[in-house]
Amino acid sequence: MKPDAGAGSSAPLLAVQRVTLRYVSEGRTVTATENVSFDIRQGDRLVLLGPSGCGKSSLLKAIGGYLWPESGSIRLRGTPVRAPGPDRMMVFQEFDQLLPWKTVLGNVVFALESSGRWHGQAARARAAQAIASVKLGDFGDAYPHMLSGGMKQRVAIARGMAMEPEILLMDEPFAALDALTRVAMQDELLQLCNETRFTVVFVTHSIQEAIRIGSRILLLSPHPGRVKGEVTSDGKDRVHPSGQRLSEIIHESLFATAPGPQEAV
Ligand SMILES: Nc1ncnc2c1ncn2[C@@H]1O[C@H](COP(=O)(O)OP(=O)(O)OP(=O)(O)O)[C@@H](O)[C@H]1O
Repeated sequence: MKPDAGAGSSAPLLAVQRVTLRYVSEGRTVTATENVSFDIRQGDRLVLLGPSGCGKSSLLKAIGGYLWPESGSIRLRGTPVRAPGPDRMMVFQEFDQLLPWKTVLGNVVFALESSGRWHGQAARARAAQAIASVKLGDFGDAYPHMLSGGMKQRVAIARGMAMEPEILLMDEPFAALDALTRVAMQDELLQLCNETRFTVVFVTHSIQEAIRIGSRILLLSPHPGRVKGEVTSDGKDRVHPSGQRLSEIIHESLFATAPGPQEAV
């Protein structure tokens, strides 16, 4: 992560402007998002929150460069996103993101060497450091099938971070974990974010997870996804002066027909 990115400057790291995403297949058109706009700054933990089918994953794929907007634009440091790149690493929900024939260390080294930015001993040292940072320092020689689902997710996060992306894109990365592991992983991610100040876009449909993980929470309407509002979070489901908890404000906004909070509360 480049330390100067966005910090102290007025230009956003990522600018999503009036993005409409559509899928067309066999004569059928599905609108995933409509006119969605938001900015991301260095160090933001932006959560995309909304009901199933509102286009959260599609937005993440578009930021990743895997899906092109039908209209609108996505710019990273002012440059249009047109393809995937090592500046935007994705972590998915699935546990099978790792190469099964490579060790934990080998998986991370492979990604680093494939990027062409690190080789040999430099790649190995960097990979070992990233693996240690997700508390898997003793598992560098283990193969993916020897790890739990949570451990595999940690390797995927370590691999993503080791690549030093501008933004880490996380698509419900903890959804398939049991409740206790999920909370532990959320804590770990937050600790890593505090240590490294990396920028995250995190997709979830859990209000509680959004409040814990996000510094900003973008609220999307049901299908097709439009921005209903945005709230800020300090990690706690705090009570607002209105007497409502943040989770209640979010819930009402997501499911109300009226526009949600446009100002950060
Ligand atoms: N490859 C695809 N082809 C056609 N339609 C798709 C495709 N992927 C997604 N869609 C449709 O686009 C809409 C948004 O899907 P998307 O997966 O982005 O939503 P989501 O908010 O991430 O949902 P969930 O929380 O259930 O994962 C849905 O109506 C979905 O059916």
